Amino acid sequence: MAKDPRYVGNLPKIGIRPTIDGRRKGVRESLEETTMNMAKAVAKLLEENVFYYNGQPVECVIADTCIGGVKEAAEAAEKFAREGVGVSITVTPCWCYGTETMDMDPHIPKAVWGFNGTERPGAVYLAAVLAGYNQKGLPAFGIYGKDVQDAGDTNIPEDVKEKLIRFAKAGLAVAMMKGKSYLSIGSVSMGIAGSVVQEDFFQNYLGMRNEYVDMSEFVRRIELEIYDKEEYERALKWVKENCKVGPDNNRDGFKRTEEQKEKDWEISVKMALIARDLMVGNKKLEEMGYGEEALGRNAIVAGFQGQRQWTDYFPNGDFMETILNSSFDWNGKRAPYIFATENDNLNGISMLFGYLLTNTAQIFADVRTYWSPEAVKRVTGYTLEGRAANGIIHLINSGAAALDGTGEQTKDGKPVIKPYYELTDEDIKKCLEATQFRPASTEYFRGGGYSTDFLTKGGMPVTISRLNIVKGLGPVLQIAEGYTVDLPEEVHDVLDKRTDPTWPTTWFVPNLTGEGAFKDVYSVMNNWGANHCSISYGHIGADLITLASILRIPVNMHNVPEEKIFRPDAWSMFGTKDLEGADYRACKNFGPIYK
Ligand SMILES: C[C@H](O)[C@@H](O)[C@@H](O)C(=O)CO
Ligand SMILES: [Mn+2]
Repeated sequence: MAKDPRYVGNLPKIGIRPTIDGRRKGVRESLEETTMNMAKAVAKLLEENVFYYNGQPVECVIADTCIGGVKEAAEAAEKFAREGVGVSITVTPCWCYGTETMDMDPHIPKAVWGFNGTERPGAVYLAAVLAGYNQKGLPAFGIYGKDVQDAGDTNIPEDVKEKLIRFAKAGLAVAMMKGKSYLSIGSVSMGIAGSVVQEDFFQNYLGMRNEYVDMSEFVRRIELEIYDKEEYERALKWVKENCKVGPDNNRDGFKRTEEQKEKDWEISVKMALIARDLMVGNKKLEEMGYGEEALGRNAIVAGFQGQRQWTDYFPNGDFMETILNSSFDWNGKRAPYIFATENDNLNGISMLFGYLLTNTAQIFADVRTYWSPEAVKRVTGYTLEGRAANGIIHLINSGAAALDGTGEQTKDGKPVIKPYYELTDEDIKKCLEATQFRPASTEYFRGGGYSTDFLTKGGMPVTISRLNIVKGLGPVLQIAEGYTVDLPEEVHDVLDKRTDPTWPTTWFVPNLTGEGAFKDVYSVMNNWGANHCSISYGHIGADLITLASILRIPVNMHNVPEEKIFRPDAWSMFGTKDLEGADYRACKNFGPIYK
């Protein structure tokens, strides 16, 4: 598989550390094989269940020897550094010496699995070493099975598997974003606070850097033709053949001419190529004499200001944002480029979290309207029913959502969003067929362009999330798991027309718990911290919580069942009854990883 230019260097690996009781002449020797086998079993489990962005199984590196003391701990650390390990998991079936065998690297997310047996107590080591990690301020995840296993049992129990996988995915997400950039194209859109870049957040919490390019760079590259011209011709042809143009909804006198619309397509396609090149570079540009431009900005996520200085004069960025965020384009299927509308970098990071945890495209949306059953009844005469009975939330933005958001991909007959490497030609065809590209509303977008218009299929489990920053508190994450829902066509039409029918709609219903922010649908909307959210396929709230805890970002609202919540052991030292409060206290106490 060709290496994606956005991932400079090797992909981070997972390092496995088998720790052991160092006493020779009997104890250590009797445990060597069992301990190493635990490490191998964990490597196998992860290689079968955790995948990089391109579908490759995660690579695990096992320490060369079991770790009985500090010398072997240092040798393992050296091997891990050489191999590019970004996440560590310590495993043991027995008692070992806590502080002498620990992983001391403060930047590497860490977990310990202590085998729950009683002959040689791995779980006792687990407790001892976690106390050491806590005392030293290096939060680590503790894993030990609910049920006692027999010594020598090589099976990993289901509860342990779930925790190992959840930790590995979140730890890998942390390692994947480290050292990468967020690229702002333009600056702040329409006073949206999320598009103000808070560099300390990126640097201290995510280990990322911030890059900036003025939107005038599009003009320079368009006018001087600094893009791969062969690819451009191919892309434009593909667009003409595959992207259906829908009706122009603009009033007479506000419509763009056919000639302008033709030109809008050309600019829209060029913008997509140029934005991608700005993010990750393009070798073709070097051949054309643009060596500097060929390098890109090492961006794993980007955002485009668009409104208003660009869109008041040039075609909007909707097509560029849609196609970059999708799992395919004129080159066929490929990993999505995470790209935030309105340069809302906080939503961009929410999208990045969802993407790195699932390898699937993310949908950028405004959290636009809560429709109560009463309001729907009043304006349409229809009584909401089924999952929608308690009200619905209209997720919609000005046409920049990933085409995967149509819900037209299927697995076992059900609508899903797949990682790009699982897409079929049929999936791609259906996403395109379900989408119209509508001449942009010129009231908003004076420079025209094309907005993506689709209606997400109902019945998909999804999670919406959003990162917010509060002065004095720092970043906080909010999460709502729920489902997309279908409405009768005529009901959708009435509600959609009240907003802007040229934009993509997702009707969302959160899972209610009857408490707090999840008391009812209204409260979910009412507690949303900003105008945008990222929609991820699947119920990934538990994975987001684990990820947030590694990054020391507290979660201010979620509806994830308590038994799925997995955070570092230290969190319970901040209280065990009020988990939300304990999360805030723990995050504040430890602070960001890269401070
Ligand atoms: C066209 C409008 O300005 C929209 O872009 C606006 O409602 C937003 O999306 C705000 O987030
Ligand atoms: Mn918006």
